Amino acid sequence: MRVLEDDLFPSTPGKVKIERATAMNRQLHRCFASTSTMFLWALFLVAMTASYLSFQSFVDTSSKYFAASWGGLHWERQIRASAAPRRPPGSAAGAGMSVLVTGAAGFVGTHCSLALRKRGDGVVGIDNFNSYYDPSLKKARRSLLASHGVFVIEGDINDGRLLAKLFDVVPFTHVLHLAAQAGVRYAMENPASYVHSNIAGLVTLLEACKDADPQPAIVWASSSSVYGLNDKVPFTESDRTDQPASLYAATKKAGEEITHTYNHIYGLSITGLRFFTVYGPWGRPDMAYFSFTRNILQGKPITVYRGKNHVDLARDFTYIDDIVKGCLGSLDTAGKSTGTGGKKRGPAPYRIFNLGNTSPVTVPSLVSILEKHLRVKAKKNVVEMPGNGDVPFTHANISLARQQLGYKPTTNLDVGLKKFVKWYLSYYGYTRGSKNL
Ligand SMILES: O=C(O)[C@H]1O[C@H](OP(=O)(O)OP(=O)(O)OC[C@H]2O[C@@H](n3ccc(=O)[nH]c3=O)[C@H](O)[C@@H]2O)[C@H](O)[C@@H](O)[C@H]1O
Repeated sequence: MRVLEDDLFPSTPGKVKIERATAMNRQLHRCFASTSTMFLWALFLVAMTASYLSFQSFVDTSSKYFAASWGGLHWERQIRASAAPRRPPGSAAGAGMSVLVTGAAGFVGTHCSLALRKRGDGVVGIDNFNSYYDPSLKKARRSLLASHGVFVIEGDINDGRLLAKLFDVVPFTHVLHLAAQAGVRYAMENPASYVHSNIAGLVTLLEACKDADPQPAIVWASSSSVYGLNDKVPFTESDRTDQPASLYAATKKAGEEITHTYNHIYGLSITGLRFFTVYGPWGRPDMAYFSFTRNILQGKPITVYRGKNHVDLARDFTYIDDIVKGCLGSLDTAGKSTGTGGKKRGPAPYRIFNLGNTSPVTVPSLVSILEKHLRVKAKKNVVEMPGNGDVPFTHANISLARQQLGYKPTTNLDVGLKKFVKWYLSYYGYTRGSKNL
């Protein structure tokens, strides 16, 4: 109480010196006492923080170490076994290739890896299992691949150390580069993911390929979207591709330019494939045919975009098995890369092909075919196409691929969707009337 009074009511003159001195002593004492307490507390907090941080960094390092899905002797053995070609000696098709497939747990990656493995080529997959769409589907694809002896590493193509290690362990003859951020309209929501995978990831991969000895030949997925606002039909490889309508298209177009520089400077053999709206079993849930199927079965409405003046949108939908043939044909005909030690030793092939079906179908027709195979009527909301990067139609001229790769699509949309629906129903275990998809 006294202390409080002292503080609140200053001393009268005459008392001031003694009382001030006493008060000062008290204050100094209090101050010293609280400073030393604070000092001790501060010391304690610093010690706690330091030990927390070092513990945290230990946890981080060790969890990285333990969570790392690559490295070690066992891992290397798995890689070598998966990469080893298994064609019978003296086989007419030659000794077999060792192919690194990026995006191996993706839709096209899984189908191509299986096809390569089935004909006796060695395949190692890499995939980052990101959550752009349900990762459990990607994991199921990985299990399918594992059951056929294809090992898929969980890793990112932006990880240069991992790629260098892979080329250290296996002298891959080919890289089938399918890892990418896909989807035309999602580019407005998450532009950075397109730069990360389709630009930065591509460059990291090309760096690893140009440093590898021997250098592999590279076949990679470009896209029909590079034709952008081109309205000359059908789309031919030599048509202009400098008017992309979406960031996705722009990153794929950039990929074509970037791969060209690596071909020019380092002698990497490059084949870019412009895929046209690929569909089929084990497909991508973000694509229209897949999400329409899910919604139709769940009794939910679907949104059907329509172009200007009520013109229907159309796509040159291409069935996965045809695309696989185009990819394998490209790998088989890819000439060798010519560089060693990161230096070009001569000109190497640089090719671009359309892989389409060359018979566009409108989106309402796609819906009708699905209704027929699902035996359920769709609830359609027809709306004008928003300005989100979509193009009104695509139509591939495939003469070049036919001539140079022997590419010849054989599956029309009706047959292809029938196969897709069969897979969908078996995979998701749909029984009519169930809403549990
Ligand atoms: O060829 C490609 O290079 C690209 O093909 C694919 O893109 P797209 O051709 O746009 O396929 P997709 O989304 O199935 O839409 C199909 C149609 O349905 C319309 N569409 C779509 C969604 C919807 O809700 N409603 C609708 O009408 C839509 O307007 C369109 O007309 C790949 O996703 C892409 O990654 C890339 O590989």
